[in-house]
Amino acid sequence: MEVIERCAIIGLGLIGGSFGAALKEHGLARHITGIDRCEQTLRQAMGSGIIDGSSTVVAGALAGCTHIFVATPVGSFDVVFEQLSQHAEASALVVDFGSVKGELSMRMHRRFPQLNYIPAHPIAGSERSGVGAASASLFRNRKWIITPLPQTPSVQLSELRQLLLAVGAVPVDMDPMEHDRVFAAVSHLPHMVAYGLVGSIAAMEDAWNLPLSRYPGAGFRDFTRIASSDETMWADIALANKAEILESMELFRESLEKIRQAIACEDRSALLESFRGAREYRDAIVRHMEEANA
Ligand SMILES: NC(=O)c1ccc[n+]([C@@H]2O[C@H](COP(=O)([O-])OP(=O)(O)OC[C@H]3O[C@@H](n4cnc5c(N)ncnc54)[C@H](O)[C@@H]3O)[C@@H](O)[C@H]2O)c1
Ligand SMILES: O=C(O)C(=O)C[C@]1(C(=O)O)C=C[C@@H](O)C=C1
Repeated sequence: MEVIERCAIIGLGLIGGSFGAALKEHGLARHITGIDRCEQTLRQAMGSGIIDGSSTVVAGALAGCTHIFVATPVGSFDVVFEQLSQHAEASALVVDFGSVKGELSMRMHRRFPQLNYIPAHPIAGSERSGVGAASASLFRNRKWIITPLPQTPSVQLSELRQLLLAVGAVPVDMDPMEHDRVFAAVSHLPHMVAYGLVGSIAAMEDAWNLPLSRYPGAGFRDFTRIASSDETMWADIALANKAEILESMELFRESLEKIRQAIACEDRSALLESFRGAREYRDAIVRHMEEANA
């Protein structure tokens, strides 16, 4: 993999900061310009050696950048891509790391066809946000989905795959619409359910006038970890992948209703069947994840 002489990362939070740190750790980029609207974030990223230069605005910050990585919340893409269309060099490769692709990435392409744009999505992260949570090893052994657009030159695609492999990730190609359906189910729905569950417990605490928050154990903590995730990022995802998330929520509602009915009817065998099916499915998924990480 040829070293990138000069690149820019827009959005120096958990994902942008981790990517910058990974580029540095593996010696993949000589000069990284960090662009973020938050000055404190840029100071922190400079202090940690993640970036070599910084700017709070895109204008004037992209000279000589052959690669531009966009790691801001998906709700900012229209504004950020508009700025890129005005200030990126014509040959620069633009890659976004947003959690939604599908219609969103097609809209970016339709609106800004002059950009050499490849949509991508790292399947790595955490409930923490901000550059303080960044880690050079975040992407190690993690899938990194690429959803090429029909006109994406194959030479640029293979260059991106090489780069992702070099930061330790596992690049996987996927159709953009399929991406949004898959991640609505396995990532976006769990976040909506975790937020909804915690919200409902807070409401029960009020309604029942009982100190519920004093008693949770590890089960609550494991299940709700992701309800501590950044609300801007998740509100943006919910709206950008609205149709797929609504459909997955409807199927979830039906599944929960089946369990509710079995409890109401004291149908023990229906409960056992539901719980066994879920346990076996989850165990197989976790086994598969552990094998992939071994
Ligand atoms: N957190 C995860 O688990 C995860 C995983 C995979 C992909 N993603 C995607 O990566 C992107 C970033 O997520 P994150 O967790 O790093 O978020 P974050 O909140 O940690 O960081 C976002 C950064 O973008 C900056 N920013 C916001 N709007 C901006 C704008 N218009 N111009 C310049 N800077 C701006 C913020 O100041 C912040 O520093 C999102 O699109 C998200 O969907 C997140
Ligand atoms: O580990 C977490 O906390 C995450 O939420 C990471 C997670 C996920 O759902 O797995 C969240 C959103 C991303 O787009 C990719 C990864």
